[in-house]
Amino acid sequence: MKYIFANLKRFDIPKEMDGINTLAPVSLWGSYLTGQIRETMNQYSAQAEFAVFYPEAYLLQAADAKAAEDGWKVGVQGIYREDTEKGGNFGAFTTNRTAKSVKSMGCEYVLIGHCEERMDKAGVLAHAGITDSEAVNRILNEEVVCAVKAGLSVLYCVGETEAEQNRWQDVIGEQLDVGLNGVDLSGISVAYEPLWAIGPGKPVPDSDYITKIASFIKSRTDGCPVIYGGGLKEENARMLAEIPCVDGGLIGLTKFSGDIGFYPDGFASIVEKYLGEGK
Ligand SMILES: O=C(CO)COP(=O)(O)O
Repeated sequence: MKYIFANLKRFDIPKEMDGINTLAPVSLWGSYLTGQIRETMNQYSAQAEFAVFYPEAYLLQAADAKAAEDGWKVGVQGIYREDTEKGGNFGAFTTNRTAKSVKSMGCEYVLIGHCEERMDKAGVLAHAGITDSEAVNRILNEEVVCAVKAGLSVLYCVGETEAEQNRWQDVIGEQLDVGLNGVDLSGISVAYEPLWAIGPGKPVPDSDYITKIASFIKSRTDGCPVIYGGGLKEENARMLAEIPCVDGGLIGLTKFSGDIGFYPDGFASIVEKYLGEGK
């Protein structure tokens, strides 16, 4: 069984607001996109587990557009490190979304520790003149604990920057050891996303490089599924799918040049190639 994930980032922001959304008005974007990709996910549901990570504003639309018989899962892009508790906090979480809040909206998966989330947390610390990757990983660990407690499956992201390539074991080792400390790993998958491979115009690591890191991740996590993300596209989907210790792919953009974006037909082509139907 493979895993295919899509991270829709903030691909909803309209072009006139400097984003890349040309697909649908914001008020309909979540329903429209879901309607356009659910066929593909249902078609391949015997070969792969699918989840789509939406911005919070679209979770209800996505859950609504998902039919009862659909096997794919609605995911959210991140959660807060605390939650409501009986006799404790009843929901005083202004600005933050908790694991239980998204679970109650029909969400089943959460992406934790995406490099864009890591950069945000590191940026807050930097305001205080602090560089502390371990603190970032400790906060992410609190989020993972909340997710597991609320019954969400977790896709936990790790990866090194270009500058960290020569000490990738330390960087990814800390991300795994601290971020997943004390967590029951049965509901956890790990996404390996080298930061230098994400987005348009970036090189994608070859199969040996990914094998080296994916094997390290598996050995450090008792064999959690490892998902590759960063520049996954139609042209390299077969190569990436054939790496034995990689269990799936995480898709961001589907078109990396010209009118870049996430397009339903591009998603279908990547899935088809990845799962071996369109060799
Ligand atoms: O960050 C990613 C998915 O979370 C990868 O993005 P791209 O596929 O656009 O490189």
